[in-house]
Amino acid sequence: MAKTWSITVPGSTANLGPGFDSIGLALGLYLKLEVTLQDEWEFEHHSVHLPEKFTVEEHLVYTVAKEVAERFDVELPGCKIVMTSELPLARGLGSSASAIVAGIEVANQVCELNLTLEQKYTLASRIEGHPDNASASVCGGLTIGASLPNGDLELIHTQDVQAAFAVFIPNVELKTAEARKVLPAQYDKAYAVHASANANMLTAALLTKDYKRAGKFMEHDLFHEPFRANLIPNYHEIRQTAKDAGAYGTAISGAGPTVISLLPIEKVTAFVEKMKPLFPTYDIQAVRVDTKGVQVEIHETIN
Ligand SMILES: Nc1ncnc2c1ncn2[C@@H]1O[C@H](COP(=O)(O)OP(=O)(O)OP(=O)(O)O)[C@@H](O)[C@H]1O
Ligand SMILES: N[C@@H](CCO)C(=O)O
Repeated sequence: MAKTWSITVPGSTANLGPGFDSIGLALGLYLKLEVTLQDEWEFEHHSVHLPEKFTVEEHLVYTVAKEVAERFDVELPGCKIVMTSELPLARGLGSSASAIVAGIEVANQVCELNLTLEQKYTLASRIEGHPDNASASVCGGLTIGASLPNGDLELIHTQDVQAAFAVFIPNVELKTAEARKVLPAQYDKAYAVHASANANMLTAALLTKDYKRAGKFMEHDLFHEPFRANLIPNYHEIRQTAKDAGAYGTAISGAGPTVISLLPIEKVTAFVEKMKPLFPTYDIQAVRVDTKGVQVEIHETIN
C-alpha cells in the first residue's frame, strides 16, 4: 500500500490594524501539498506564487519539517512534495506562515507525531516569530494570541465571523522583515495606552460581531500603520475610496503591501466590482474566511 497525504493550509491576514502581532484571520486562499514517501527529498512547484529557485536544504517546508522531527527526536523520512499556492509571496497574505504550518503538518504525518492543535500553533508561532498568521493558518477563523513571560502561547479562536473581506493585492513585494525595520523600538507611555485601548476595542468589536465598530478601530492602529503607511502604495487613497464605497474599515494586511477591507457580507461583490476599475494595477478580490485551518486527507493506493 502506498500512502499520499493531501495537505491544505489557508493563508491569512494579520493585525487587522491595532491587533499587531496578535490577531490573525484565516483566508480562503490556499497552499496545497501532495506528499508521498520516497528515498530522497524532492519538491515540485506548480504555481507562479512559489519560489522559482530553491534547494531542498533551503526550502522552508523542508527546514521546518526537519526542525520538528529533531525536536521530537524522530527520523524524518524522504518525501516527494508537489506544491500549488494561491498565496503570492511577500504580500502580507501569510505565505511564509502557511509554509511553516505545512512543514509542521508534513512532519506530523510522516513521523506519526499526532500533534495537538495547540502544539501545532505554538510551534508555528515560535518559528514564525509572532502568533497571528501562523495560528490562523493552523486553526482557521479569527485568532487572538498572546505569549506569556514563560514563552507559552495563549490563544482564543472563533470560526464565527459574520462579515466579508476584500483584498487589494498590488504587483509589488514588501518583505515583512523590511516592514518591521521601520517600527519604533519603543512607544511613549500615553501613546502605548491609547494604542492598546484601540486594540482592545477592535478585539471586543470583532468578538461581539459589532463589525461597524470593528471597521472603525481597524483604522485606528498606532502600533505600526503610522510608520508603514508610506511603504504601502495608495494606502490613504484606497482607505478613503473603500470607505466611500461602503467598507466598514480598511487596514494593511499583515505587514503589507496588500490592504484589506472589512465589509457587510451583502456588499462585498458590488464593492469589488466598483474598486477594480479605480485601481487597475491591483488584484482586487473578495476573500472568504477559512473556518477549518490546516486540513489533511490520507489516500492509500495499492502499489
Ligand atoms: N509557500 C512557500 N513555499 C516555500 N517557501 C516559502 C513559501 N512562502 C514563503 N516561503 C519562503 O519564506 C520566505 C519569506 O516569504 P514571504 O516573503 O512570503 O514572507 P513575508 O515577508 O513574511 O510575507 P508574507 O507575510 O506575505 O508571507 C520566502 O522568501 C520563501 O523563501
Ligand atoms: N504582525 C506581523 C504580521 C506579518 O505578516 C507584522 O505586522 O509585521
